[in-house]
Amino acid sequence: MPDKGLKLGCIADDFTGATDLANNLVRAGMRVVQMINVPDLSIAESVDADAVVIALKSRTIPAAEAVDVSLAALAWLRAAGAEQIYFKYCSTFDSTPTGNIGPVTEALMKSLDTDFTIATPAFPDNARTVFKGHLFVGDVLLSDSGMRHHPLTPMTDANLVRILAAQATRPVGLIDHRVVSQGDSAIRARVEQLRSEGVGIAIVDAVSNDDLLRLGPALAGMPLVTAGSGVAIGLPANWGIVPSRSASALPPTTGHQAVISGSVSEATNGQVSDYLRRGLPAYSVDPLSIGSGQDVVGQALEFADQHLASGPVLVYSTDGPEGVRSVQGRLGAVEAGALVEDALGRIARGLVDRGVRQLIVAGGETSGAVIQALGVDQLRIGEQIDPGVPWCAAPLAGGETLHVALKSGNFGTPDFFTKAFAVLERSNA
Ligand SMILES: Nc1ncnc2c1ncn2[C@@H]1O[C@H](COP(=O)(O)OP(=O)(O)OP(=O)(O)O)[C@@H](O)[C@H]1O
Ligand SMILES: O=C(O)[C@@H](O)C(=O)CO
Repeated sequence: MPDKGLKLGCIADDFTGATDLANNLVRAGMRVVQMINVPDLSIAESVDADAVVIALKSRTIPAAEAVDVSLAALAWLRAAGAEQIYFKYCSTFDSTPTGNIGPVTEALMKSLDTDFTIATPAFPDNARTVFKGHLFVGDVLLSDSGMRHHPLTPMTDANLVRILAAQATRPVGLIDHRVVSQGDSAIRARVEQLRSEGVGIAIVDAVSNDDLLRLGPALAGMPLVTAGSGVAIGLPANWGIVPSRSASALPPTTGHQAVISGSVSEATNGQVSDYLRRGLPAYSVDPLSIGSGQDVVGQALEFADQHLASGPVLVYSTDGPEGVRSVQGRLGAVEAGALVEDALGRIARGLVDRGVRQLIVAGGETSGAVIQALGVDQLRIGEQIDPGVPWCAAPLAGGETLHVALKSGNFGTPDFFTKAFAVLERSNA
């Protein structure tokens, strides 16, 4: 029987990524608490969970700021007694040549006084696989995927060793599939070899969940693990924890349904199109109208007022690469992102004030903005809708519950927005 103390302390660089990681840990049987931003130190000792995931919004901020906030999260997790630290980034390794994955990893290593860690965004359940150090998204290299058009972190190279080496000061090596396929002791031996050669961070190949389950035991006792959410499936067993369905039960649902989409990813574009094809009510947020000072928030809420009583309402700024490029050319990429995030955050607040209690948010940065605008500080993880996206429960003032699903841009099937509400309804039954 595993003891009650905190085992895994996780730092996630965005909010959808945090729920993705928490989802995999819950499905592997861990009792997980997800915190939004670094909580007050005074509650660190009273936390009762196997894992805590601290959700940051540090993926695209300047590297020095990402390091500071990640170190603050680390300090909290150590005060809470975490035995192992997990730094979670995107399964598409979203970052720029100046960071933030490398600088944050090295700052955590220094603070934990460790000279070695691994790095792998592999998440086979969502078709992210790593082979010979190269990241594939579905059947294509990362650099040929929609990620090459990402508005903030365009990924134009698929060689993870090269990408990480550009961001880190320590040498970066590779634990390739031949080693991983031999299991625990071969992986440990390769770690020792790389270490003796002065390598500080090793990219790890993984093309299947079996690879990740073989990797898990080799990571027992490693002070710091850095990865997408996939590696999480192999860690709980290191503490004798086994899968259990009761870990994901949520309170019954109430209230109206809405979807807010600020994601501009390929998958989200498909999901918005699917929703529109069904003829369901949708309000399109135009970034240029926000930029010119129009009351877009008020107009979106007026539209919602007319439709909420009869079913879900979608509010979206989602657009294809050309539309996004054109907006960015007029407003600036960072400025456009900030304007849209602020508007969608205020719309979310207005929707909840109007009785929305089941809310889907699409996009990592967008989810960060919405969750912060709603003042949510903790999430409980419920049933999985699609790999990487669970329903969550957030306590609202007055004892009510908001059911919220934070969908990463590239996750989910085309019918995600309608399917998600059906999953929630089923879980009520
Ligand atoms: N029409 C638009 N034009 C320009 N920028 C937009 C538009 N719509 C949304 N944005 C901005 O683009 C960014 C999208 O990032 P977000 O992380 O929310 O989604 P994503 O990148 O598609 O998904 P993820 O990061 O989860 O993979 C946000 O800053 C958002 O405000
Ligand atoms: O790993 C992923 O792809 C997601 O959890 C994510 O981080 C999206 O922002």
